[in-house]
Amino acid sequence: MKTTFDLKKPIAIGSDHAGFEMKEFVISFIEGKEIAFKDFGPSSADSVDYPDFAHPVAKAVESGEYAFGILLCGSGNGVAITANKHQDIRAALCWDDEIAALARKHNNANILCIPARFISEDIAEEMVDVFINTEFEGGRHANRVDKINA
Ligand SMILES: O=C(CO)[C@H](O)[C@H](O)[C@H](O)COP(=O)(O)O
Repeated sequence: MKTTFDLKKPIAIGSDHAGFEMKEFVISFIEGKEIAFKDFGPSSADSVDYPDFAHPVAKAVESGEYAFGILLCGSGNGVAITANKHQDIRAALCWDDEIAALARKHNNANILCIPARFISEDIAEEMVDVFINTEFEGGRHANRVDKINA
């Protein structure tokens, strides 16, 4: 099992309308770090259905062509529930940097789900940074992660 993200691959990012503005903010943060990404949409804040964006991001991450994923909706739950339907996806709903770090250290999460209507841009930026830079600890946590798909 990989313990770090391969940032030679792009990040897959998507949202619904409720997450659109924060998606644009997160993209500008990622661009500033010169990390490659693909925006799976939407391209405006018009009302959409989050599964139409969460499934493509989850499939992209599952394919191995992307380093990891970031999904945003109002509460973060819609995109997390959708992404976790995919076999090799561990999508973690996070609301602060400590939860984001634990999602990596203990759960080897490969999609960060952001509740755009409930957190500030500063927290979103911090969580993305922590998610990128925190390694999976393996050990006892690897046994548990292995059992998720058993
Ligand atoms: O799926 C969600 C709730 O679990 C997301 O937060 C959506 O963004 C939210 O439901 C969208 O709500 P809206 O009233 O259609 O803007």
